[in-house]
Amino acid sequence: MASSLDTSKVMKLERYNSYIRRVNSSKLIAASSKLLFRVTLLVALLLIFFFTINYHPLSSENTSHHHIHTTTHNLLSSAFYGGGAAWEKQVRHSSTPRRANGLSVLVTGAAGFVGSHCSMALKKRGDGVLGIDNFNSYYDPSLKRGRQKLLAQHEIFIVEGDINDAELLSKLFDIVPFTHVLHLAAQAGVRYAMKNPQSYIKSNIAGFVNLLETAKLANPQPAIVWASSSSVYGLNTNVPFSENHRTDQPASLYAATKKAGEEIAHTYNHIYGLSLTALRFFTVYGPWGRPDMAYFFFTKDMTQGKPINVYVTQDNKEVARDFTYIDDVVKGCLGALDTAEKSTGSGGKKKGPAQLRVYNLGNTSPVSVKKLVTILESLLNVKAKKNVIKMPRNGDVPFTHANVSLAYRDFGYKPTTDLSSGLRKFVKWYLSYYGIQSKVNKELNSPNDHSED
Ligand SMILES: O=C(O)[C@H]1O[C@H](OP(=O)(O)OP(=O)(O)OC[C@H]2O[C@@H](n3ccc(=O)[nH]c3=O)[C@H](O)[C@@H]2O)[C@H](O)[C@@H](O)[C@H]1O
Repeated sequence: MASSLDTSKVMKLERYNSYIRRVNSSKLIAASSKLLFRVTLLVALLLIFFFTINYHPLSSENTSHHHIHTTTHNLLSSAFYGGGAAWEKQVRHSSTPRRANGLSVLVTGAAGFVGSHCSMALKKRGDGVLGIDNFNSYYDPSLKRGRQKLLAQHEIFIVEGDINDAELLSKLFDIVPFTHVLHLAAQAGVRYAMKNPQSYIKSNIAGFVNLLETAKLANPQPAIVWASSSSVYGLNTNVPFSENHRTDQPASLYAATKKAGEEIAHTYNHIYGLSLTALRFFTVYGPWGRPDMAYFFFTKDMTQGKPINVYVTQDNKEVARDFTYIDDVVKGCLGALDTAEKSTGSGGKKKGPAQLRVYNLGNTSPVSVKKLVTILESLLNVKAKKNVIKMPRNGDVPFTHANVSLAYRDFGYKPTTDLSSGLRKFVKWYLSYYGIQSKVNKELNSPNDHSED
């Protein structure tokens, strides 16, 4: 009896245990399917989010959108980037020449100062122009957006992207057989190099190499004209600066990266047969200029009644620059493009020697910073609050002065704008662009001034 009672107890206990196990396992299944559902939902939402923000805008004017775009683009592979039939159509349309034997030019840094002016000039004469720009915030990106808007009115499309993005660059070369590249994208500014040295390495060295790597593989290989700088002359005291003078004493990291660019250009020319022309720009100024440059922020500070620092050398001598007006520099860039010979390589292999050139694009008549301020005082009709201080040891050189006979000989480069006339055009643009009503000198609107800027 006792044993049959035990047996029934054991059976009951087993049934109960099995019931508990069933309940537990169905609870477990329910819990895990909930978890699985939530994870799937989260992944789907993340994918939708990344896809949406990485979809290339066709005509983006929206800066905040762009900010997210560039940030996430760095995190993700370029597979998401650009693309789409409408986007490709714009790329093709913008880069197709409208005249016989017109050039098809990829302009890097097209939303920049020199880039936007050159893009317009090329387009106006019937060449195809495609821009690329990362719209970084080194200076007010809304000015870059303003230039982009102007270019869009002339049917020039700017691809938003970085020259370090190899996949994007090769995609552009797959779509368009560019005849030329005008490479102006760079980290500019002499003094900022002490604050953010890495940005110079990233843009001026890594970015340039990335562009050359793409160009060497392209078929046809384009001819490349690119922006070097007067700063490569560094501490050279031999004046005026000629292309054969020494350039091995850079005074700033900016100068060193531009000099490195010239050496890198030599290598790619030598190994791959790329046609390469470096243009050493001398303190370029004018309408739509760069707000980080002295003439620009002096104008801003003077109109706001703020003091400005005017540098002198350590031995109290005046600091001077060969200030060069933008229209003259644009003519130089177009002259260099027009006389650039074809690259000789294909598919990454050199087929013969190719052109390698370096030119100064300056104004040939240096003006002191003190004089620059006097001209601005007269144009703005205000007295500057000047702090005359010794030039900080931050990469500046005491003077620059270009000899441009080589550029004149090879493509007729002849600067025609003196600093007063050029600054008049700049100030006129500045006051109108920023909507400043001022007690400005009537002379600004002199009848001789037919500037379109
Ligand atoms: O030719 C170049 O290769 C370079 O030109 C430009 O550099 P720079 O010639 O140094 O121009 P910019 O800064 O306008 O200073 C002008 C003058 O004002 C003096 N200066 C400057 C600041 C200040 O507060 N006070 C002052 O006196 C200063 O000492 C200098 O004498 C480009 O920025 C650079 O990207 C590069 O392209």
